[in-house]
Amino acid sequence: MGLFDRIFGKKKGVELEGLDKTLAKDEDVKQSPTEKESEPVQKGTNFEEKVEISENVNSLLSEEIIEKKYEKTLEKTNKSFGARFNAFLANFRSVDEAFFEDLEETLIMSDVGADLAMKISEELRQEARLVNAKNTDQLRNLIIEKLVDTIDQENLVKELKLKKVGLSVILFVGVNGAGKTTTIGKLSARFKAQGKKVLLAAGDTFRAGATNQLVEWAKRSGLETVTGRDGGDPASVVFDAMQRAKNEGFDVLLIDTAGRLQNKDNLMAELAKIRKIIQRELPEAPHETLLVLDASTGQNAVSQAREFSKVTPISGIVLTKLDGSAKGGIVLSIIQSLKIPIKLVGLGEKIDDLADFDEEFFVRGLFKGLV
Ligand SMILES: Nc1nc2c(ncn2[C@@H]2O[C@H](COP(=O)(O)OP(=O)(O)OP(=O)(O)O)[C@@H](O)[C@H]2O)c(=O)[nH]1
Repeated sequence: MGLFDRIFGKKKGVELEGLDKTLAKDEDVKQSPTEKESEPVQKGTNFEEKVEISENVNSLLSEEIIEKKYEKTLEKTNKSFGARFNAFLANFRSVDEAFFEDLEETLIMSDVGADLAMKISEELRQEARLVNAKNTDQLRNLIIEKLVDTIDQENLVKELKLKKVGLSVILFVGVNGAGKTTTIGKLSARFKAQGKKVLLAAGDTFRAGATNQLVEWAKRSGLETVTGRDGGDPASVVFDAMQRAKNEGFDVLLIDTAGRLQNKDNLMAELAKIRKIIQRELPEAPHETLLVLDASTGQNAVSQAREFSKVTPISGIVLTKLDGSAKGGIVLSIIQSLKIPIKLVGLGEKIDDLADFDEEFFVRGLFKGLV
């Protein structure tokens, strides 16, 4: 069963419960768990069977607030995609070649990527022939169903693979400014709230100020950071951090790195050295290598992912800055073209603005008013 059917049931084209839920007031969305006195809600997943993982708290926030955050975050994408899609459909009465060409263009403009746009319009061309579709209304829902189904990550492990007992190591990679440090700050706060003993490593010794920024985030959650000097060898910071994490019984070590993609050879050598040190200290680590991508860069994020995959193995993607961007369509492109799961999404700059990637919330936010 495709994602569309799993979310909306078999009744295609019917206005579905929950889609027109009014957004909570901004203040509600912004309230912290302590203000709301709400407990983090645990999602009903069966991932324990798939991966070795400790109990998962989706976020510092309740599920209801996260759903609202998704909706708010995707407002811009929803508006621009909806307007473009409706304008496209209004342009055509009959289903002809121009219809399919325009569909492809509309999808490309919506950041879903050229390959996927071509694939969808080609499949639709064939299906339209099969059902002998004459007017565009007959195809409207089929297009949306196809788009929704591409967001399916069912065959990918999208939960973080953390050990139930013993040290888990998470390595963060990504270009400068993508949001690595911020994501580490947010995720470490979540782990702390789960009762884990968390250590950070400031492996970005390249950018002056990067270490301080990480230390500041750590302080906010009462956590410690292993640091080196600016311009020093990041591998030695990682070695110190691994030693300390092992000797002092930490549960999770999160390692920040520099993101010099423009100097690929250096980056490759640096990341290889960091991995070697991590593995020498703990052979099965890193348990996750998360690539942080800035959603607002659109298709550029996909190229970055391709480049980074050549430099180091990637186990998951963190897609930041979905809020405020109209380029949410990039999610479809990432899932389809990279086959790397999106594990986390950044929904703002605050400490609790990080959530597990939830396909259903994403779909409901992106296609609000269109299904
Ligand atoms: N709106 C929004 N801003 C974000 C998000 N994640 C990060 N940012 C902002 O993006 C900017 C860059 O984030 P950093 O965490 O410093 O990025 P970085 O990848 O660590 O960059 P370097 O340290 O230069 O390698 C900061 O101003 C963050 O506040 C997000 O999900 N939403």
